[in-house]
Amino acid sequence: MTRPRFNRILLKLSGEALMGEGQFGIDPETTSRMAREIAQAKEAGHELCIVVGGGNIFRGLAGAAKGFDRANADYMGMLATVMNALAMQNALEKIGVDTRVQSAIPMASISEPYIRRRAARHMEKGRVVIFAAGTGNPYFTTDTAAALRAAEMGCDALFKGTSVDGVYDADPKKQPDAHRYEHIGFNRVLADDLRVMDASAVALCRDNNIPIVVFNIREQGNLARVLAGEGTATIVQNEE
Ligand SMILES: Nc1ncnc2c1ncn2[C@@H]1O[C@H](COP(=O)(O)OP(=O)(O)OP(=O)(O)O)[C@@H](O)[C@H]1O
Ligand SMILES: O=c1ccn([C@@H]2O[C@H](COP(=O)(O)O)[C@@H](O)[C@H]2O)c(=O)[nH]1
Repeated sequence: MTRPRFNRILLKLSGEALMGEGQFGIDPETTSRMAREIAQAKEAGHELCIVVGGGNIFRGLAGAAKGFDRANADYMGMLATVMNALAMQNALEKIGVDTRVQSAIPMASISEPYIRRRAARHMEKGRVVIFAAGTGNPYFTTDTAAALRAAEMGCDALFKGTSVDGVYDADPKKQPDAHRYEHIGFNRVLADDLRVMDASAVALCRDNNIPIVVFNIREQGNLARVLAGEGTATIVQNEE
């Protein structure tokens, strides 16, 4: 089975990938490299919107484990994604890509509030819309925000750019001999509890028939390759 070409895509950018080789925060060189890859994808004719994660700065679950109130910690995590969104906007605009940041938590001085129809209009005008602050609700992750925005924006697919090159039958960082799937059904991912993405995101994509392409964004040039249907990735979709 080959991978189809997807025109309008939602790119979920891992917060952790923005660290580059570091252990925390935002690496400007890595952010610029990703911006160049996004610009290249636009030049190739794809329409893109982006959801950025926050794992390079703060994750709610980790905060809760250290004693923070869970909902408060999640809000802190969402604020982390706003920083990443602004960093990505800066990198994209530096190379001439028109962008808008829309935040699910209104922050009038630095971004637009999330307004679906307005985001759609930006996309029609060729702008890259960067969705910040996840869903705006605690107890969720940016994977679910990505699935939600992909559905709202009528995207053909959700591309999850992360630090592994696909979906495995076990976490490859814990089990080095895990097997990578080329294609896998949504229901199998859920039934086998494969945690490359959270279950709510997978279920939302399944119910709205939005394929998920999981690929390694840390590898230079990979976004272009997977968009062209090449390179290493896993496609998660409804089985025929
Ligand atoms: N079955 C699996 N197949 C592939 N990866 C898996 C699997 N189970 C767990 N993982 C882990 O899922 C991780 C990717 O998801 P994770 O939610 O941690 O990051 P992200 O969403 O890309 O980043 P961030 O939270 O920083 O935005 C991988 O690093 C991998 O170790
Ligand atoms: O809808 C959402 C999205 C995110 N959060 C919090 O933000 C952090 C960072 O997001 P990642 O998806 O882990 O990169 C997440 O750990 C949550 O604490 C949220 O509460 N709601």
